[in-house]
This record gives sequence, structure tokens and C-alpha cells, in this order.
Amino acid sequence: MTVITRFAPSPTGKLHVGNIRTALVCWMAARVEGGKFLLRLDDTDRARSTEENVVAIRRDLEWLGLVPAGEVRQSDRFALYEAAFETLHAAGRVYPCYESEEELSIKRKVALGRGLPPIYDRAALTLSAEERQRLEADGVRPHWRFRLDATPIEWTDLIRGPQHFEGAALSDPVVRRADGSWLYLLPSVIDDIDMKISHVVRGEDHVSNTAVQIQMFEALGAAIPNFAHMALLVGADGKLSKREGSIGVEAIRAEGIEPQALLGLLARIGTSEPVVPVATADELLPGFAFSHMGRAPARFDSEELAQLNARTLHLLPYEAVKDRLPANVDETFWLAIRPNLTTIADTDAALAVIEGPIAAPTLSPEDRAFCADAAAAADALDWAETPWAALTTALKASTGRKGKALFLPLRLALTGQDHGPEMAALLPLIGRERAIARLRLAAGAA
Ligand SMILES: Nc1ncnc2c1ncn2[C@@H]1O[C@H](COP(=O)(O)OP(=O)(O)OP(=O)(O)O)[C@@H](O)[C@H]1O
Repeated sequence: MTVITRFAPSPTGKLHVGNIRTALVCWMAARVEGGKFLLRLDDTDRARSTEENVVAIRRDLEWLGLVPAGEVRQSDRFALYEAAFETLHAAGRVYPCYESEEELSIKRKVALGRGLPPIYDRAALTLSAEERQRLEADGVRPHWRFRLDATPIEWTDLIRGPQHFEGAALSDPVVRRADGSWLYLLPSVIDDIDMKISHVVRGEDHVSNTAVQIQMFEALGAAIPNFAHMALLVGADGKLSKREGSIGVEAIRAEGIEPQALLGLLARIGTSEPVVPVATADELLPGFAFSHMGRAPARFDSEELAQLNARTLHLLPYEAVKDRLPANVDETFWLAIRPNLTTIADTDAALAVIEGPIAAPTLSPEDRAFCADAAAAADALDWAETPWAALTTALKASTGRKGKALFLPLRLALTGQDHGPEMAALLPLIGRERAIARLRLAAGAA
């Protein structure tokens, strides 16, 4: 079986980290099996879907490298929905209902008052043809419900394990509004059949939808796909929502987070696998399995993401970042500075340390004298090999200094800072002339 998954956002807002986690799991589930990951834009809600959001969704997925093998838009597929709807109508699986919102609300209250579950009483099924005609003649347009079979509904969820619902305990869901527009349930099933989706991977906000959708697959004569419902990701303030503009991909990108860091975190939080930095999304595949995914909500933590971003940068090769680096940063430079970066924007500060000018540090008279010795030693040095090792060895022998007393004044004089990348990597980049000038400046500074 070819594994085919789809990520199906509604373009009613920008993608948040919860959506991205679902997209990533869809992508991994397909890719690990050599299958196909598809994008379906659930844009049947014309009032709230926007083209700007569609463009943003595509751009976010592309930035993350979760590139779909194909894309469909529900708004292009109304003819397909109409045909399937006709099939269901002919089979008596959808039926017209004429109750108003107020009537339905009263019915629910009455049922609850009697201690019964507030499920639809199917009064519309008992209407005669004349009664329906009369209602329609009075201008009442019907909405449509899917008639559920009163049978048990069962599936083995790839994340949640065995699931059981009773068809008799569920309300026949409304699938189409009186104005002819579609609700989520039926078009999603029609698309999953048409797109040959083998694994429906989505958030657990859809579990009860799955129960009724399984009967829709059956009613349309289709095979039931596999289902995997992921625990929802929550933010510091609880639930994430696209409409409420929760932690979005755009903001994360603007903060200088690398796509690999976001993917690395989202692939592993809430699973039995450790969070580790990766240089490419493909490195996440060996640790992926639905069985590793937990059922408790996973918590997204921006601080954890920032830390993983630093660890990710430390292993990114020059090729992966060079387009975003200042022109004068070459591979040697990148390898020297990357262990100390938290975001790639820190490169500018590292460049400033190397190219200068830097302020002369405030040193004790002893340290200034030591810097004068260091300037002379640096002048006498062969810079071709490993100048930092040569310089410190020479100074150790000539001054008897060691440890912090040896290294700290040199670092301060050479970089203006008391911390930073390895001096062994930095000194060749600072170069002979600049290094000697900086040591002399530090020796002379009061
Ligand atoms: N917090 C979350 N964690 C994981 N997956 C989520 C989360 N919220 C939504 N999803 C999943 O993202 C996919 C796209 O969903 P959808 O477009 O409905 O997003 P949404 O954030 O729920 O949007 P809205 O706020 O507009 O309802 C679905 O598979 C949904 O289950």
C-alpha cells in the first residue's frame, strides 16, 4: 500500500505551531514509507478563507521543507461533492430537515430536561411528501443530515489505540446548510476517497468526526483509511487557534529560528523520543513512529525552541546557511563562530569582533605588561600553522602564566570580550596585523 497523507488546513488564518506539528507528522508518515504528502486547502468557508492565508500556508510549508507532492482546493471541487451527495440521497443516507435553530435548541433542552442525550430526534424523517412540499412552498429551505446506522463504530487508532462509538448514541450530523454550502464532514470524506488517502493524520479535535465519517466512507462504498489522531499541542496560555493568531510560523521565522530547529522540536515533544538537533528534516525519520506519540497534550515552549535553535546552528554546514550570511563570511569563519551563535543574526556581532574596531579593555598594570609581551611574541611568531597554540606556549614559557591568568587578558585584548568562540579558531581570522595592533593597544590603554 502506498502511504498517502494530507494536511488539510482551512485558510482562515496563519498556521500556528500546532498545525505545523500535524503537517510534520503527515509529512514524516508519508516520507518514511516512500509515500506521498498532499496539501488540501479546506476553503469551503468563503467568508473567512482568504487568498493571503493560502499564500502564507504555502510559504510556511516551503520554508519548513514540507513540500507537498500535490495540492487541491475544496472550492474547486463542488461538482464532486454534488455527485457524491446525490449518491447518498438516492440511497437514503442524507435527508432534508426543516427545523430552525430555535426549534433545535428547544428540542435539545427538552431532551436534557428529561435526562436524555441531546441527540436529534429524526423528526424530519417522518415528514410526508406533502408536508415537505408545503414547507418548501412556504419558502423554508432544508438543511441536510447524514443518517447514521445504529451500529457500533470501531477503529484502531494508530496513536490512541482501539476506539469505540455507538452509532445510536450520536446525532445525525448536518452535512449541508440550507444555502447549499458544505460543512466539514462530508467533503473531507469525499476528498479522502478521491485523493486515495491511506492515513488520515490529524489533531484529536477530530476524533468524534471520525466516528461519523467512518459510516460515510462505508455509505460511499469506499475502504476505510487508517486514522491517527494526535494529542493537541498547547501553548503557554493553553489552546492554540489559527483564528486567534496563536504562535505563528511567521513570528518564529522573524525571531531567527531555523526551520530545522522548529521541526526538530515539533517532531519530538510529546513523544518517547528525545529532542535532538538535526541538520535536515530527513534525520527525523528514523525516530518517527505513531507508537512513539503520547496521548497527553504536548506543551510548546519558546525557550526550549530557542535553545534547540542554538544547538541546531552548531551543526549546520556552511552550504546550508551561506546564502544568509554576510558576503565576507567564508566557511572557515562560519565553522569558527557557529558554536557560539544563538541565531544566525549573531554572525554580525561575531564579524564585528573579528574585523573591529574593538574597544581596548580596561586591564591591570600587570596584565597590560603581559599584553606588551604578547604583542612582541605575536610579532616573532610563525603565523602559518596554529598561531594561538604557538602564542600561548611561548607566553607560558616566558611569563610563567597559565590558566585564566594566561587566557583571559589575551581574549580581552584580542576580542574586547571575556567570552566567545574558541580562540584557536578565531585568531587566524583576526590575523597577524590586527592581533598585534590590538595587543599593543591593550598594553597601552590605561
Ligand atoms: N493545537 C493543535 N495541535 C495539533 N494539531 C492541531 C492543533 N490545532 C489544529 N490542529 C490540526 O491542524 C490541522 C488544520 O486544522 P485547522 O485548519 O482546523 O486549524 P485550527 O488551528 O484548528 O483552526 P481554527 O482556529 O481556524 O479552527 C488539523 O488536522 C487539526 O487537527
